Amino acid sequence: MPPPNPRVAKAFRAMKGLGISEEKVKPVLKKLLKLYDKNWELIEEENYRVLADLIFETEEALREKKDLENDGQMDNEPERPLKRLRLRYQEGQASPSLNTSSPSLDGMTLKRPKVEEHELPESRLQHQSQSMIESPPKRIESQPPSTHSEMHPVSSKSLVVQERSDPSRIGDAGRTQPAVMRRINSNPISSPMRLRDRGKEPLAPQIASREKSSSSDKSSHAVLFKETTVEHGIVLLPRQKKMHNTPALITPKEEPFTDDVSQFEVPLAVIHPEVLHVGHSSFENGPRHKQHGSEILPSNSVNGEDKTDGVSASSNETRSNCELSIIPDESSATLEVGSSSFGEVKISLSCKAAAGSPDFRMPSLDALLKLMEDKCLSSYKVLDPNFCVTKLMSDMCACALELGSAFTNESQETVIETSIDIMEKSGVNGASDDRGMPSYSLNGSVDKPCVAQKAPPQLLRLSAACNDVDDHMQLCKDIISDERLTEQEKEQNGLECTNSRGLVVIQQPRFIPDGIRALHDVNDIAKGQERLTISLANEINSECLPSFYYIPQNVVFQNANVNFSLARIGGDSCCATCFGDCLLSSALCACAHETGGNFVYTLEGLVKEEFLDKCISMNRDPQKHCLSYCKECPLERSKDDGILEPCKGHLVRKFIKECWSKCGCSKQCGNRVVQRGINCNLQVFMTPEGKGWGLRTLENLPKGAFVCEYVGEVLTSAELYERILRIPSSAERAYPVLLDADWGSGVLKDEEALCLYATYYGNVARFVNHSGGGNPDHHYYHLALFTTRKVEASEELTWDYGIDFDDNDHPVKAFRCRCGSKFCRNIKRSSSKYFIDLDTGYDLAQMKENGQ
Ligand SMILES: C[S@@+](CC[C@H](N)C(=O)[O-])C[C@H]1O[C@@H](n2cnc3c(N)ncnc32)[C@H](O)[C@@H]1O
Repeated sequence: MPPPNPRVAKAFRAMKGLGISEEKVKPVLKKLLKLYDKNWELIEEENYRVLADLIFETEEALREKKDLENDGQMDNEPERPLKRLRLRYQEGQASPSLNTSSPSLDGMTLKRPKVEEHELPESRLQHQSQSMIESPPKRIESQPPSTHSEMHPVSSKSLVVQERSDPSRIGDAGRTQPAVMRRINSNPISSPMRLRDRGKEPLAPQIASREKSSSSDKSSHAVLFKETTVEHGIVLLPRQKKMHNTPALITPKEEPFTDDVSQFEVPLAVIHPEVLHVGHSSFENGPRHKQHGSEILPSNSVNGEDKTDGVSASSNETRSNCELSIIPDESSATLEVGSSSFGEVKISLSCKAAAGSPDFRMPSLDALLKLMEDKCLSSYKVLDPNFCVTKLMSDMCACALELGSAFTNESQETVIETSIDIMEKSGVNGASDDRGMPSYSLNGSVDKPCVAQKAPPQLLRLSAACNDVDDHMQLCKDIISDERLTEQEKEQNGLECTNSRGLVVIQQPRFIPDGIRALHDVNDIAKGQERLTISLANEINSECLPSFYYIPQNVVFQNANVNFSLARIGGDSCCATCFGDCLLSSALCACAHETGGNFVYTLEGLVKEEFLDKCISMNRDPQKHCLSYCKECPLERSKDDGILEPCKGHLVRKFIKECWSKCGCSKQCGNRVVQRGINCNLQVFMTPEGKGWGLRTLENLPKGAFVCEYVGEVLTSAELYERILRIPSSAERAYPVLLDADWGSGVLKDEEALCLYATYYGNVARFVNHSGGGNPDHHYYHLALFTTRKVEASEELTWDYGIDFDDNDHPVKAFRCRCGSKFCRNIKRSSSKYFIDLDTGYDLAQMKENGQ
């Protein structure tokens, strides 16, 4: 027997959810297929609404016919040319989309005009189309979608979820589900205010003079920049590339991570711990629901009332059926959630605002989704760049299912489905994470129980910052084809929603913004995301690790313009002909040209001494080396105080270009070090000197050994300023590092002036304490820390933040340096205003020498 057509099976399943047997579905489906020339899309639209309608109508027609026969009064209704309906749809004049007054799939409100047996009840369908025109969903403004960089004030409508009380509406399959009363506060986070809006004195990241920032410390550790154009393991390129013929080389880093690293679990969305605190998030006060390591974002309460508890909330409403409605304040729309005894959940949205508008035409589903996504992405700072409406609906289904399951305590396997055909298969009790929504915070590890809880997090939307869809598609393709992904992961990547802009949603953890809950496993604070475990030790006091999300690779925050395009990188920028291990090859590949015709790494994977010494020297005495000056420094511009001070200069960095995915060489190629990730045993420990947590090595490290990449959120400097103003406490342990390698090149746009911020999202590098002391087109690259001398096991690893301890202009946070170095620049000061030097803080990683 041939396997059943999956579309047929799906249709059967959908109808089964309504209590309609296959037997009844079959003939009607056949008719519809014939009518629609096997155009399944028309049938599948709105979760098979046409099919359901027809079945009901056919049934009713049969019943009526029977009645009439019994009465001997057969009507002579004219035949209805149903093909007209299809043609109308095809012409795009109207489509049988959902609307308030039109029936739901549950069939409860289906109208059943008379039809002759064997007739397709076109009148019904016509009515349906007509009713959509007469009583259409709220018309969506036809304004062009805003760009992601725009910040819009956000709507403050509260959506109230109410249940309807007519159990009969659920149709044959109707069954009482837990009644739930919820309110969804749709207040998103307000757009961050620009400094000029605040009327406050702007704060500027401190810029240490080069003399000041140079360390006189004779420590033998240094940092090198790993300039790459990689994001999430993918090579990123700036808009114009001049990679191959400049001394400051961008290193397009290949999917830069080790075979063991689950790189695609990097979050794309970031929860920020403050916004909820100030009450801007749409998730404010929202309880979270967690199941099997997966967390579901539930709808929220309003006015402090938590009505997400299915049982208690429902009792307030004493509703007995399984439909919920979300009614915005202005009563312009309703959202209905219906479920069946089979666990199917259907969500339908009806808008009334356009009712009566003579011009209204139902938009296509694609257009609708796209506009919605654009609106959300441009209005709310709470969404990830791959946000898509279908997923949102799927999440809603998951919530409904979860609440329902909690109520019924049934652990049946359940299918939930939205009216736009999102299928979500639940695990035990409903929602599960088996579709690639792992819990970021737990990850199966034993969490440290005493993690300090900070203010509740703010949800920030990150932007993929790609220039066009093609780029992103290319990126996604690359991700999916990555051979390090398991089949399941690939499937997940592929299965994750593609939003209407064609952007593939990459597997990502789901964050719950009701408090930082990044609990840390004392045995591995990286929770398996690095090749080696990174343990935690506190032999000094009972302080807990600050809450943050461990991420092994950078994430990009909304406006940061991290352009990437694999497609744009031509053969001249990568060595497609190289093979095996480039270090062993007699012919130098293009990547080596980037570093002056030599590879930077030794066969042992260490940075060559010569290169290292140059870096150390540059960092110690930048004035002697090359500084570049912006015509208009983004840092000054960020101050937004109307006074544009001259640029204080930026160090022209030395870069390493590693081989990457466009290279023909092996992943084991010796010119791939940083991309393999942490390779030495590190430990986060409580420092005895009162510096808080620090990072130490648990093994001896030779000079030039790669320690770790500095990972955090990629922010624009403007965003960084805003955060500092918005969240003063964030400066307490601020971790901003400026990616200013090319800032000296003319006038950089705001979105191109980037920095790394590891306070909320970061890796081990965020614990590296301070001690002692390109290419103009590239404004995004990776930052890597290497040892500048031999380091003994148990030694703390430090770097020079480049703090200008003399600069008291920064009311950000003061700390008294306890590095203990006799060369400490802060040695005579009991307290200096402190801010990690954005200008130089990242170019010098001086690992502290013992005893200094
Ligand atoms: C990048 S974080 C380093 C990790 C930090 N120690 C922690 O516990 O999270 C920077 C913060 O560490 C502390 N810190 C770093 N280096 C220090 C030093 N040499 N002396 C005193 N405090 C230091 C300061 O509070 C600073 O704001």
